[in-house]
Amino acid sequence: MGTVSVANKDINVSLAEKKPRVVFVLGGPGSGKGTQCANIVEHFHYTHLSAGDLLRAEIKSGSENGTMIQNMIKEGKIVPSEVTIKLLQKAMLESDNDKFLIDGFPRNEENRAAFEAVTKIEPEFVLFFNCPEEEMEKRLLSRNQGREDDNIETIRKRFNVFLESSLPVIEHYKAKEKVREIEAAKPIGEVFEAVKVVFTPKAEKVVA
Ligand SMILES: Nc1ncnc2c1ncn2[C@@H]1O[C@H](COP(=O)(O)OP(=O)(O)O)[C@@H](O)[C@H]1O
Ligand SMILES: Nc1ccn([C@@H]2O[C@H](COP(=O)(O)OP(=O)(O)O)[C@@H](O)[C@H]2O)c(=O)n1
Ligand SMILES: [Mg+2]
Repeated sequence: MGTVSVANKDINVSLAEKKPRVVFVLGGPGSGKGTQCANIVEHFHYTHLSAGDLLRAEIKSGSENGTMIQNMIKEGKIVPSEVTIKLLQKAMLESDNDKFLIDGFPRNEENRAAFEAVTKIEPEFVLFFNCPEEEMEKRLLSRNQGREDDNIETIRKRFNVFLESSLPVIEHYKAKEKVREIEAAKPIGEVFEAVKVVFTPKAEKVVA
């Protein structure tokens, strides 16, 4: 159960039985997805799955896909869905939790359509951190996590990929009224106040 060796079909059967509740967390590079996910985990007991973190762990593990993933990340390109979806499925199956924040996925239409087709999971909603490029650039250049893609050349490529490939995914979910948009160019605490409103059940919001 939940091991890497089980066939794909079995992974999907087990995942369907688990009926995970999923929130997609989207926004440009440096918009604060990871930072706010950490706050959400603490307050609302979700499990945080960052697609980028899972891909970076895959490189470190010495997997056969490692070199390909590393090259794609350095160029700011989006890794083929098959690879990322397998990592997300495995992480959801191995977790005891049934509530997940999927951060940085789906990043293009291929990601979105493949995840839907393979897992049959529809997100409860999509949390979208809207932030001006100028602010995101400033944050990424001072992130200091030693990431190979936090240099100005790759950052520009990531911004282009975001505009061309990721914004259409957000538009897709807007048309389904699933997007909860947050103004992200504010201090971390203020952004989290807006996030809390989204995650607090409606009945609790009317407490005087
Ligand atoms: N609201 C904010 N104001 C200022 N800096 C922020 C804010 N949110 C995050 N940061 C910082 O900006 C950088 C990018 O944040 P991160 O959460 O990693 O973004 P993302 O996952 O969307 O790329 C980090 O160094 C983080 O500490
Ligand atoms: N769904 C995804 C998510 C990330 N990635 C790759 O991983 C890189 C870093 O993603 P990330 O989510 O950690 O980056 P941030 O938005 O947090 O800065 C992306 O630029 C892509 O190269 C991907 O290929 N597919
Ligand atoms: Mg991140």
